[in-house]
Amino acid sequence: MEFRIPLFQIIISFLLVLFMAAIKSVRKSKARNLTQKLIPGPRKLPLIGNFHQLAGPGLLHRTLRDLATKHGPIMHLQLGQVSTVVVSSAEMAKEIMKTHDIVFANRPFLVVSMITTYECTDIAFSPYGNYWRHLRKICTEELLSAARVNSFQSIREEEVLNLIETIKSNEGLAVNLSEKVFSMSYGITARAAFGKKCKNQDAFVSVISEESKVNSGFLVSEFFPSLKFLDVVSGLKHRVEKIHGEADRILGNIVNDHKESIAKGKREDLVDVLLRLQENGEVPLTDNNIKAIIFDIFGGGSETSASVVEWAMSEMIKNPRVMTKAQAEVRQVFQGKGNVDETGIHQLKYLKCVIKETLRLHPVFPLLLPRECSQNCEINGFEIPSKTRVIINAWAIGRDPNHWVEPEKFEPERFINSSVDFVGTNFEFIPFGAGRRICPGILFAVPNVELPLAQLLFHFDWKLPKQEDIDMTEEFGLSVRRKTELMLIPTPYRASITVS
Ligand code: HEM
Repeated sequence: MEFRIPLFQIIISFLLVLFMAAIKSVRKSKARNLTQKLIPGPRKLPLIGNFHQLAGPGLLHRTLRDLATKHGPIMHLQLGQVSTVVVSSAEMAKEIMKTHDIVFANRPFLVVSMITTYECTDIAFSPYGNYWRHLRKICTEELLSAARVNSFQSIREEEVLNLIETIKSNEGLAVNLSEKVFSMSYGITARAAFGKKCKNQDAFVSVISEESKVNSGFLVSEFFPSLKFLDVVSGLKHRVEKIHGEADRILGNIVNDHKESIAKGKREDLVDVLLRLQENGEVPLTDNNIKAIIFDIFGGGSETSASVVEWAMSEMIKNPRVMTKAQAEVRQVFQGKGNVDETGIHQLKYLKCVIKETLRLHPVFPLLLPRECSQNCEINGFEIPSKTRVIINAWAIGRDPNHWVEPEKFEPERFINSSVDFVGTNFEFIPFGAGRRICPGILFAVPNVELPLAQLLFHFDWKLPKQEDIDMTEEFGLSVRRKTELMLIPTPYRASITVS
C-alpha cells in the first residue's frame, strides 16, 4: 500500500513551521540584543539576521574582513539563530585565545561534524573536556611528537624523491605541480599513518576530502538548529551520511587490517600506536574513536601541507627575486651533494622566511576552526554571552596594516631577524591557531612543507607556460587552495643528480 501526504499539506506545514520559527527568532534576537548592544555589527534583518551581508561571490574571510573594517575588530553577527562574534585583530585574538582561552576552548556541535566525526569524538570537533585532553596527550606524546615525526624521515625523503623523478621524466613539458604535490603529500601521510599507501588510495583521498569539505563548509542549515528538518528537506543529511558511509567502510578496513598485522607482530605506524593504546586500556578508545582520529590526521595532515607548498611556489613564480634568492640558498647549502636531505635543512634560513610569509598571506584555514563561549564573558567591555560562536579571522589578522608594513606585499625578508613565529605566541601571526586548541600537527607539517620546497628549488628552474600573470584566485574547500591548478615548466638544474 502506498502512503502519500498531499503536496499542499506539506507546503502549508512548512510555511507554518517557518512562521513560528520566525516569531521565535525575532523574540530571541530581541532578548539577546539587550545584552549584546555593546558589540558593534551591521544591521540585522528578522529571521536571517546578517546572512544577506555574507551572500555574494567573495570568499567569506574577505567579506568578513570588509565588514570588520567598518564595524571593528570585534563584531557581532546574527547568523540565523546563531549569535556569532567575529574577531579580526591580534589584540582581540589574544583576549580570546590567551586571556580567556579556557572559556573559548569549546567547539560548537555542528550537524555535519556529528555525522562525519563519529559524534565529535575526533580531536578537532570534540568538546573541551577530559576526553579531548586524553586525545591531545596521545597526539603530543605518541602520534605527533618530535621523535615520532623524525621516525618518518625516510618516508618523507623517498616520497619527495619520487616527486622529483616524476617531474624530471617530463622535462621541458608543463607539469601539473598541484596534482603532483598533493599526491606526494597523501603518500607521506598514508605511509606514516597506515604503514603503506592504501589499496585504493584515490577513492580514500576523494572520500576523505569530500567529508572534510562538508565539515569545514559554512552550511546555512547549521545556523537554524531548531529547524532540524531543513537538513532532511535540503538533502544535506542524506548526502553527508552517504559520504560518511563510504569513508567508514574504508576506515573500518584499515583498522581491521591493522588488527590482523599487529597480531602477527608487524610494524609501528600511527594506527598501530592507537590500537596499542586501545589494548592497554589506559585511554578508553573504541574502534569508532580510532577511525575519527585517523580521519583528523589524514584530513588535516595531507592537504594542508600540500596547499602551503602550492601557494609558496605560486608566490615565488610571481616574485622571481624571491625564487632566485631561495634557490641560491638551497643550492649553496647542498652544493656538491646533488640532492637535499633533512639533516641540512635547518640551514635554509631564507626558505623558512618564505614559508612564514606564505602562511601569513595564505593561512590554510583563514577562519581557524569555530569556537564556542562556554560561559558569559567580558572582553574589552563587551559582554559575550555563553553559547556565542566565535570566528577568528586569521587571514585578516595576517594582513592588518597596524601590524604589518605593506601587508599585501610578499616579502619574506620581514621575518629575517624577527622573533615572530607561528607557534601561537605572536597573535598577529596565527596560521596554526593558538591556545589550548592550537594545531597539534605543527611538527608533522613543517618538514612536509620544507623538504618538498627545498627539493623543487634545488632540482629545477621554473617558469609559467605562457608569458602572462599568474592567477592567484582562491577557492574554499577543506583548506583555501588555488582555484586553478598550478601548471609550470621545469628546467632541470645541472648539479642535480638522478636517483634511481
Ligand atoms: C601546514 C599545515 C597545517 C596548518 C596550517 C594547520 C592549521 C590548523 C589550524 C588553524 C587549526 C585550528 C586551531 C584553532 O582552532 O585555534 C588546526 C587544528 C588541528 N590540526 Fe592542524 N594544521 C596543519 C597541519 C596539521 C597536521 C599535519 C595535523 C595532523 C597530522 C593536524 C591536525 C590538527 C588537529 C587534530 C587539529 C584540532 C586541534 C584541536 O581542536 O584540539 N594539522 N590546524
